[in-house]
Amino acid sequence: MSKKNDVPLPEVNIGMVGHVDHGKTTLVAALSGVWTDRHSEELKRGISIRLGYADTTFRRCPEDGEYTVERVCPKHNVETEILRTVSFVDSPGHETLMATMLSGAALMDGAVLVIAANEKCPRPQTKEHLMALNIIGVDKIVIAQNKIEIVSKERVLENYREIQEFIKGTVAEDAPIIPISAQQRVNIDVLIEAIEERIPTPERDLKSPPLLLVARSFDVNKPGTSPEKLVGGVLGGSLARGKIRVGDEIEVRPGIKDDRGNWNPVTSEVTSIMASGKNVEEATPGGLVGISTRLDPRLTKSDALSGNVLGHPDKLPDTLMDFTMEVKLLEKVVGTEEEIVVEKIKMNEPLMLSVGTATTLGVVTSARDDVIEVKLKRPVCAEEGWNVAVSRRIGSRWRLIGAGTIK
Ligand SMILES: Nc1nc2c(ncn2[C@@H]2O[C@H](COP(=O)(O)OP(=O)(O)OP(=O)(O)O)[C@@H](O)[C@H]2O)c(=O)[nH]1
Repeated sequence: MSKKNDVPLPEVNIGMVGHVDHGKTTLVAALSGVWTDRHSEELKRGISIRLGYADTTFRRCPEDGEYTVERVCPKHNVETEILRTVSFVDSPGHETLMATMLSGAALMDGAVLVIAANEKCPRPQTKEHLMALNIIGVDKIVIAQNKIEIVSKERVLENYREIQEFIKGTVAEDAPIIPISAQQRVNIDVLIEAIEERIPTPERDLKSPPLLLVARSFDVNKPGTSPEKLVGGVLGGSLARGKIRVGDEIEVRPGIKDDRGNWNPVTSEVTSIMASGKNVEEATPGGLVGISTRLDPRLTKSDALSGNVLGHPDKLPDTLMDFTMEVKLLEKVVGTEEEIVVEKIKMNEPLMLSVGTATTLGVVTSARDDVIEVKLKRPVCAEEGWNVAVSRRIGSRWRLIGAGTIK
């Protein structure tokens, strides 16, 4: 695995999506050497719960042009050439964790849809994750057909045809399907090649004021640290545009709720920036960064500020307590085994809305055809034109039912 000190910083965020247990985390580990989600609760339940992040540098052997993540080609014993560094956003595949997946999707420039060959395709979250990518506007997709070493060749081919059938007419229609074994590291070179071809680094807007979508927030102090030694709150996320520098004054919106129920932005200063395990002076779009601030760490602990946006004071989008959106409903609910028809959105109906990395509950205050007004329980900071993933409570779960655009 490549060492981190002399490789470029990540320039693109690649999502790892798909049904639970199909091998997303194992594939991120095969590509980066990092197990993204092995903290106690996840180990106990055996599934990913939070978003995981890991970086890796794609390289090529100068002798045979083979793609690799190794610094030295094991076959030719020569130093490999650096192509680019990418950040993986590893999403949880369990059906109860769609809100987390959607918040991760807001950061993705492209995605690898992992589909296990030993199960019939499509499984419910294979469909729901692909639909989510479509709604959020992620259309650069590579399919990894995983676990091929535990099934017969016939089954690999049959499953391959199931995948081809499934992606017809979807946003992944032209996506390459790469048979792999994440666990045995089979065909990883071909997968990297497909990612390199399929998921280019997008053009970045570096001139506009910065807008960082906050996906995690932390109190990094050990319990019992004395007040004078406390380190300020840390916010993790990815820049959608612009640059953030150490020393910048920043604002975080919507911020926090006061005793009277009003939401107030919080302001602070950037004290340091971590990207790819390194301290940097400046963060740019592409890759996940950790922004250390002078904020009271109690405000940032346990992801309390995830779903906020961070930028320069007075240069962020408005905080919205309600908004109007144009909604396109799906025909059927895709995230369940049994696909039921999606009924029209009704007045007073509660909806779960995913906007950027934020998840909020909205109550419908007006429903005219495809134009829906919602009043939010918790405000979001967003702009006209942003995509909204709309979910409805069906049985005991929130299910994706449509795509909205803020008007
Ligand atoms: N045989 C085989 N098992 C695999 C392969 N890839 C992953 N697995 C196994 O499949 C199980 C699930 O793998 P994970 O990587 O945790 O799956 P995941 O998609 O990240 O799961 P969630 O994040 O919880 O949705 C683990 O027991 C892995 O060891 C593979 O290529 N072959």
